[in-house]
Amino acid sequence: MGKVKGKHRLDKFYRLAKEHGYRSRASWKLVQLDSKFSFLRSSRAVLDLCAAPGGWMQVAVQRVPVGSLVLGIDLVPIAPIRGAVSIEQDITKPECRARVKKLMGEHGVRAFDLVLHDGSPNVGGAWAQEAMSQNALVIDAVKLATQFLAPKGTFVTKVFRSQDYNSVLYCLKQLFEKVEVDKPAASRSTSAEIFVLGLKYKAPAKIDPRLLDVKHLFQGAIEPPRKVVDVLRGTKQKRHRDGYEDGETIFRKVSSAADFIWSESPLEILGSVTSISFEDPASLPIKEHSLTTEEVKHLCEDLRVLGKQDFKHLLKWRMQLRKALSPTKKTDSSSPAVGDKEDPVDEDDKILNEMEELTYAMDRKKKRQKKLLSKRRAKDKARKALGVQVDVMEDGYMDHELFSLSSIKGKKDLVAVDSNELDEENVDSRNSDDEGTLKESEEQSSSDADSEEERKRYDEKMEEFLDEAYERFVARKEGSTKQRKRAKQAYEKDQLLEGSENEDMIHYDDDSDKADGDNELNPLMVNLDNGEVPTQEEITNKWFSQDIFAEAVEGGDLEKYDSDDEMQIDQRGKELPTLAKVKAATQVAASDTIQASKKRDDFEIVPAPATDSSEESSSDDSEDEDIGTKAEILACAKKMLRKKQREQILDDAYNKYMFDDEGLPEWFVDEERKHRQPMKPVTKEEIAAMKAQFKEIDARPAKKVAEAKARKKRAAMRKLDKIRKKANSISDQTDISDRSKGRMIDQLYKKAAPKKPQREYVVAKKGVQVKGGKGKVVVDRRMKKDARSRGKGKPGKGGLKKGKSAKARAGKGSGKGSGKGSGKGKMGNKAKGGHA
Ligand SMILES: C[S@@+](CC[C@H](N)C(=O)[O-])C[C@H]1O[C@@H](n2cnc3c(N)ncnc32)[C@H](O)[C@@H]1O
Repeated sequence: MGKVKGKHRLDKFYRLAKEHGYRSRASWKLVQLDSKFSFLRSSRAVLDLCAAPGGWMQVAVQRVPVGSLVLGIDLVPIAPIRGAVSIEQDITKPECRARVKKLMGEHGVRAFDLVLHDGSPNVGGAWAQEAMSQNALVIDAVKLATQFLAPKGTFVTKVFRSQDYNSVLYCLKQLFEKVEVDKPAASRSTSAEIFVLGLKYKAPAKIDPRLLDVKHLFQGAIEPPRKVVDVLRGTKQKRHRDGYEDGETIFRKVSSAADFIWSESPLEILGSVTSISFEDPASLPIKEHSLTTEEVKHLCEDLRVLGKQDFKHLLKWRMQLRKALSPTKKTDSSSPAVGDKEDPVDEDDKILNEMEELTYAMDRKKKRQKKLLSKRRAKDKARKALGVQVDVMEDGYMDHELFSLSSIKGKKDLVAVDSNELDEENVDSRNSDDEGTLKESEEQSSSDADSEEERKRYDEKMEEFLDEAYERFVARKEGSTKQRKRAKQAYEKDQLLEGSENEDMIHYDDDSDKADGDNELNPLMVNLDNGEVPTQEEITNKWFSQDIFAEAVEGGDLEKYDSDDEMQIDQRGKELPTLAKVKAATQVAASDTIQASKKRDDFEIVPAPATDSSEESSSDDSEDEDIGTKAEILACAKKMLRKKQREQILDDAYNKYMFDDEGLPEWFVDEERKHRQPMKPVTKEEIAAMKAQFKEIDARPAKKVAEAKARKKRAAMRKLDKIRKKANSISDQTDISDRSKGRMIDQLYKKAAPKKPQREYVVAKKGVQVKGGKGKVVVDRRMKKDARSRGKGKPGKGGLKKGKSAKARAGKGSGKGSGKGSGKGKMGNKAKGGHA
C-alpha cells in the first residue's frame, strides 16, 4: 500500500484492509460488490485490469474456485500473489492483448468468465480532464473485455460520474444483457467514482467499431427536453448513490450562480439544471464570498447526485447570500429580480421554515412508530425466551371493550361497527394525538408496511386469545366437582344475604343507568327476564322442563334416584347423586342465573376472562390433579420397564376387583369399600419422586435451553471456520495436484461431520436379562445361528469372514468345555461381527 496520510489513516476500510492483509483499501469495494452480485464464486478465469498493487487480485484468489486463473495487469509491477499471475502492461496497447493471449494458452484458458477494471489514469490536472480520461480508460477495458470475455461472462468497472457517464452506460447496455450500477460502502461518498457491472455478456459476432470509439461515443447527441424535478417536495429525493437514473441524459445544463441566487424560482432551477457555475462575471462576487464554501462549490458541480439535505443546504446558502448581497444588488439596475417583490427574503424564509417543519415532523413521527414497534418486539421476544405465554390483554394488544357487547349502547353504535366507523374513529383519535403539521394520508402511506405487519401480529394474538377463551368456556361448561361445590357455597351465602344484596343491586343498576345516560337498549342483547326476577321454583321447573330430563324420565333413568336416601351406591360401588342433590345443584345453577339477572339488566353470552383468584386456584387444583395422575402413571411405567416388576404388576392385576361381582350384600360392599382398596403398584414416595422430576423439568428456564443451543451452534460454526481455513490453505498450496487437494479437503469435511452412533449387537440369552442401552440392538439366538449358517453356506467368501465363523465355532466348543459364560460371551461378539 502506498503512503497514506491524514484522515485516511483513520478510515475504517483502510484499517480493515491492514488487518486482513489486503494490499489496498479498494479490496473492500470488490468484497462488497461480490457479496451483492456473487460473480467471483463461479469464475474459473479472472482478468484484473489495472490491478496494482493487487488488492482486488487477493480478493479474487480467495473467492474463486480452487484451481482458477487470476491474471492481473498493470502499468506498474505487482508483487507476487500466491495463486495469481501478474504482468506489466498498458491495457491500452495492442501488446497487452498479445501477452494475455499467450498466457491464456499457457494456462489452458479459452476465455475469461470475469473481467475486472479498477483503473485510474495517472493524469493530474482539472477534474473534468481526469474524469474524461478515466472513462476513456473504461472503454479501453471494455475493448479488452469484448476480446477475452466468455459468453454470459461478467464485466465490472469503475466509472467517474461525469458527462460521459451515460455514454459508458449506453455502451455496456449494447454488450450485456443486464447492466447494474452500485456504489459500495467502501467507496467514499466524496468520490465521484461508481461501479458499473455488465452481466451476461451477449458476445455479439460483430461489434460496431463506433461503439468502442471514445471520440464517437463521448461526442454527445441531441439534447432531449428536460423535465423540471421538484427537488424538495415531489417524489422522495434520495442521494443518487447509483448514479443518474435511467432515461437521464448525459448532457449538462448549467445555470450561473448569479441566476440561481437572484431567481424568483430557485427550486425550478435546481430541478432543471445539472450544475451551477461560478465562471461568468456576474457570479464572480458570489464565488469569492465567504458564504460560498468549498462544500457549496462541490455541491454545485453536480446537482443530479444530490439528496434533499444537499438541496436544503444550497437553498439556505442562497438565502444568506441574498441577505448579504441585497443592498448592492438592489442598486444594480441590471438585476430585474429583486426589486419587483416586496420582501423575497421573507418568502424564502417561509419556504425554508415550512420545509424544515415538515421534515422534522415526519422524522419524529417515523421515529416514534419505530420505537414503539421495536419495544413491542423486544417484549415479545423476552417473553418467548422465558417461556412465558404472551398475555394478549397487556400492552394494549387487546381492548377489553372490544369483546364486550355492552360497549354497544344502541343502534347507532351497531351501525358504526357495521360500517367500520368505530375503527376509523379510533385511528383518527389516535392520529389526532400526533403532531398535526403533516397530512394524515401521507403518514399513513409511509408507514403502510409497518402497520400491515402489526395488523398481522394483532390478528394472530386475537386468534390465540379466542382459542384460550373458548377452552376456558368449555372447561367451565363441563364443570368440576370443586366448581360445583363453590357454586353451592355461593348459593348458601346468597340465601343469607339475599335481602340486603337485592337493595344493593338496585342501586347498582341505577348508577349504571345514570352513568350510561342512554336509555336506548343494545340491539344485540335480549332481556330475558322482562323486568321480573323469576322465583326459585320457576327456575327449577324451567330447568327440569328441558328435553334431556324428559328423555331421562321416559327411559326410567330418574327412577334410579331415591328421594329418601342420602346417598345411593351403584352396583359397582360408586356413589350416585340423590335426586335431592341433583335438585340442590340445579338450584345452585339457578341461583347463579338469578345473580346474573340481578346484577345486570342484560347478560352477555360472551364469557368474561377468568381473573378472580378463586378461579385461578381451581385451575391450579385441576393442574395438580393432572400432575398427580401423570406422576402415578409414569412411576408405574418406569417400574414396568423391569421385567420382574412388570410381571409382578401384571400378576397383581388378576384380583377380585376385576370380576365386578354382582348381587353382593350391601353391608359387604360397604365394608369392602371402606377397608379394602386395591393396592397401587407404586408407593407414595415413588410418585413424589416423579413429581419432583416434573418440577425440575418445569423449572429449567427456556432461556437456558436456548443458550445451550446457541453455544452448540457457535461451537459448530467455529469448527466449520477452522476447517474452511484449513481447506483454503490446502487449496493455496501449489506443489500438490488438484485431485489430491480435493481429496484432502473432502477428508477434512468428512472428519468434521457429526458421527452416527455405532450400533452394538447383543445376543439375547434365555432367562437372562439383557441390558439394552444407547446404540445397543438386541438380537435373538436364532437369528444369530441363521446368520452363521448362511456364512457357512458361502464358501467362496473372504478369508476374514471364514476366520470369523471358525472362531465362533471355537468359541462354542470352548464354551461347552470350559464354562458356559465365557463361550456365550464370545459368541455374542461374533454375532456382532457377522451381523455387521
Ligand atoms: C486504483 S488503482 C487499482 C487498485 C487495485 N484495484 C487494487 O485493488 O489494488 C489504479 C491502477 O490503474 C493503473 N493504470 C492506470 N492506467 C493504466 C493503464 N493504461 N494500463 C494499466 N494500468 C493502468 C494504475 O497504475 C493503478 O495502479
